[in-house]
Amino acid sequence: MDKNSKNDQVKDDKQIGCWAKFKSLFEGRGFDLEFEYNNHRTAVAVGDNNDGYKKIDDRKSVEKRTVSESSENSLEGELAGVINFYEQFSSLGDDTKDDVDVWRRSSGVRNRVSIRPSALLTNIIEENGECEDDVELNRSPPPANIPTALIYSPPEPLELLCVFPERTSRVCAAACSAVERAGGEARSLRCARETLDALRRDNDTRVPHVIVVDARQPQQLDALLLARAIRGTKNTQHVYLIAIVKKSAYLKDEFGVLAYLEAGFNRVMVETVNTTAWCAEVLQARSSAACSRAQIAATAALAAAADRCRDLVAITDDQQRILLTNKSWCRMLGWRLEEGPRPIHEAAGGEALRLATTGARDWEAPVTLRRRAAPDPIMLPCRGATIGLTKTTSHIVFVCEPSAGEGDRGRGSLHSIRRGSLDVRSVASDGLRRTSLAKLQGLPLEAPITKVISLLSAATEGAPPSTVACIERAVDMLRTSELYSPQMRDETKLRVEDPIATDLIGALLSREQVNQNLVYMQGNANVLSSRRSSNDSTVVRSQTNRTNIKHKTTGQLRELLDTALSWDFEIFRLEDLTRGRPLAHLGLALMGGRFDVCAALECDERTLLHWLTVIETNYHAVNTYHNSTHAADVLQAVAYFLEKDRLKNLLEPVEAAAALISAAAHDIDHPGTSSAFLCNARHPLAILYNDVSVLESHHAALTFKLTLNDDRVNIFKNLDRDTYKTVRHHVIDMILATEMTKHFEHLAKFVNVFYAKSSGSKEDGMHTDEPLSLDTTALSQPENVLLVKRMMIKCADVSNASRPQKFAMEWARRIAEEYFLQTDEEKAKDLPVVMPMFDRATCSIPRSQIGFIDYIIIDMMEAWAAFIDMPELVNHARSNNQHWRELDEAGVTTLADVKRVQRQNAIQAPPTTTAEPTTEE
Ligand SMILES: Nc1ncnc2c1ncn2[C@@H]1O[C@@H]2COP(=O)(O)O[C@H]2[C@H]1O
Repeated sequence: MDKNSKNDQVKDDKQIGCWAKFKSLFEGRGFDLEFEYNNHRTAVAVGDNNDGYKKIDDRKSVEKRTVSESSENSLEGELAGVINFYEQFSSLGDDTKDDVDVWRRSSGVRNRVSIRPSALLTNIIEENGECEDDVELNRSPPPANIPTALIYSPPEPLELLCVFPERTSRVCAAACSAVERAGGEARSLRCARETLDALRRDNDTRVPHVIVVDARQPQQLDALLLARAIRGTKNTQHVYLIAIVKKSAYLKDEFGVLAYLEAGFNRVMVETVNTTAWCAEVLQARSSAACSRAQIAATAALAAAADRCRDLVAITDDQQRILLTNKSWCRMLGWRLEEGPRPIHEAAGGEALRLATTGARDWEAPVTLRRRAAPDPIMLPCRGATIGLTKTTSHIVFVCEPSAGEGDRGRGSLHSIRRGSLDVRSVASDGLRRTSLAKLQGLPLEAPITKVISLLSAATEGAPPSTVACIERAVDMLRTSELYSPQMRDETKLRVEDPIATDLIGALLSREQVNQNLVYMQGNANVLSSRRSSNDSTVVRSQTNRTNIKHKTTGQLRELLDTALSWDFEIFRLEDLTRGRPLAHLGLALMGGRFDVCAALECDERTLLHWLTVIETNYHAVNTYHNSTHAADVLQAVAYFLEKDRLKNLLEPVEAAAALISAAAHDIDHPGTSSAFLCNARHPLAILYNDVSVLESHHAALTFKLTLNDDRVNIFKNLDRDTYKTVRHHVIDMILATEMTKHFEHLAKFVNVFYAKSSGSKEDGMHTDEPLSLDTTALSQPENVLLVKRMMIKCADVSNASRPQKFAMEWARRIAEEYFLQTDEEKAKDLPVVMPMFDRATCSIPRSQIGFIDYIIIDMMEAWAAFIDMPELVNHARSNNQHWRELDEAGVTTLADVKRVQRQNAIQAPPTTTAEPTTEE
């Protein structure tokens, strides 16, 4: 073959392929086509009428062109007409850049579809992989409308139903005999009622391929009404409906067919008694019916697949109105399946929508979805595609992936929302990226929360809507990563009613405090507290100042220490008697004596004494509250709790030792200001710990640093590696648990584990007037014992509010003084004020205590008191609360007021004698 003829052959092949493609675009769709080729002022429409295919064009300026003489009065003929037209038009050359406008007209609605002849060829070449550089190729071909493998229509005998009021109609007889000749079966009925009854009865078994309705005698049979009724019957979408009209009526009105088409007929046919014509007609009709039946069945299969997948699926039309949503979508967003078309913007937003509406073919980007039952939208990863038979979009598909844990596939948190959009095709070309994503998905990672969410989601299947709504709310809550972060109840109410309580609770619980404050802070570096220094130099100080105490007690001190395990232990008397060294004395009495920590740690008493001394020395005596008396108080509370049966039987000696060590050291080197203050002041500790758990991290780290630094104080030196690791783990965990920003996290975990089965609890599981029913079976699991230990040190840390009144009052005075000093310092150094209400001139101490007890103490003490059987914890808290209320009403406000009340109360207090600790080297 020479070069030219080879080129011609290629061109012919391309054109044949082009026509095939063109044909396939419209094949079997059953609508009228109209073409307009603007450049050449050629306009041609193809429509079926009684005379076969012809051009319908009344525009004077347009060159007329006959489409097809050979076309038959059928869909095939229509396509033949189309192809014929295209043949003529393609002679213009396939490199023309002019678009051909194809007007798709269906049921009277005209939709414009632009086709460029060269693009048709290009598409075919693109599919064959021959052309890679064309700009057109950047837009992937639209995904196939329905995969051909799904469109399976088994050959089946033709079924015809004739509806003719006239029993002896010759037209009906001709149709029936044509069907029999074609090997099919025909039935005839006389009226609309019989027809509809038959269709309803035969619904799933014998729905005919073709129904022919006699429309010639409207007085006897209203064909239009019947067509509408048939289309309203289940499973009749694919039935090919033919209306038989009189030739005279047909020729009278060229647009008369429209009424029939709109009523649901597929075809209007002039009456004929010619059996051959009927035979051709019914065969074509059967082919069309079988084809649309297969397509509808395939669509139903795809919709069923969408309904059963866990992803949220929505399909819109080209106007972005949602046409179809699957069950997951409805369930999660609170939609009803039967809801009519709604704009997608009502439900979705974000990058995915932007891409969808700017013509992307295939994308992967986050979508925000609005839920009807919840105010906050959710953000999910979304994969989408636009579907269209040509470059024009017909549908947009959104597939949104529920967050981690929703599906069975164990996607886990790794499959989180990707920020920004991701071009799927660029990923496909990026083998590495793809592989690593696949690897991540394959990892056997599944958190318990993932399983919980899966179980809950499964429980919504078939559940009543109210239950589904509850479960979905619960799942939404579980999905948040800050599962236990504090949410202040009635916060607005509190804010309005009591700004002091709001200030205090906010400062204690909020992790945002620092960030908020940082906003206000401008260039205030080097504003460290001169009042109380706090940095690593304390290590040096502790070593140089180390003083070993010879435990020489007076009779009074000995007597006092004998009461060390009572809840009204006179801690301030101990402070006086030991001249500010209560921790070493009490520590030695409790840790060295009653709890025999030395035996548990295999160390001698001297090492323990040295350790206590070093620890105590590293508390700041200058602090009014966070000094070694507070440490001794917390140690005493922990010792008291450890004596309770529940804990005595639960903890190993080494665990009890770890608890006492944690209590003694839990606030070591506390600077007397809060972590928020340190962050705002850019303190080296805040820098070191990245503003996260600054003080608690420092307390734990310094405890080990001081302990391990010197063999003479190293109470762990004889422990084997594993025991040391265990003790270290427990001590660190307990000290970190005293961080108040995690207060509700620890409390909620404890309550959920040990009171999970209590009835009548409110939504948050804690604040309830119903008595809590304790369930301690969970204690068999070590991780739950950890919760107990955390709760123990937490309760001990703030136990001052649950002590008898005189102690509670003194502690309240001390902490208020410390808060005021912090505020003074913040103001002096132009730092953000963490608790502005804690101003010594204006703050009401009683009201701060009422807030503290109401919002921090009561819930926690109730949970803990029931657990260790110590009702006095709650009783004291309530009675202190009441006392503060009375003082508030009596006008007690400032520190001076509180001191005055204390003096009045202390008139009968017995005098104290001082202990004489001696030093030895
Ligand atoms: N009686 C009280 N009134 C107000 N705040 C308190 C009281 N007792 C303890 N706190 C606060 O609770 C916190 C518990 O952890 P800290 O010891 O670090 O610091 C403590 C104080 O900030």
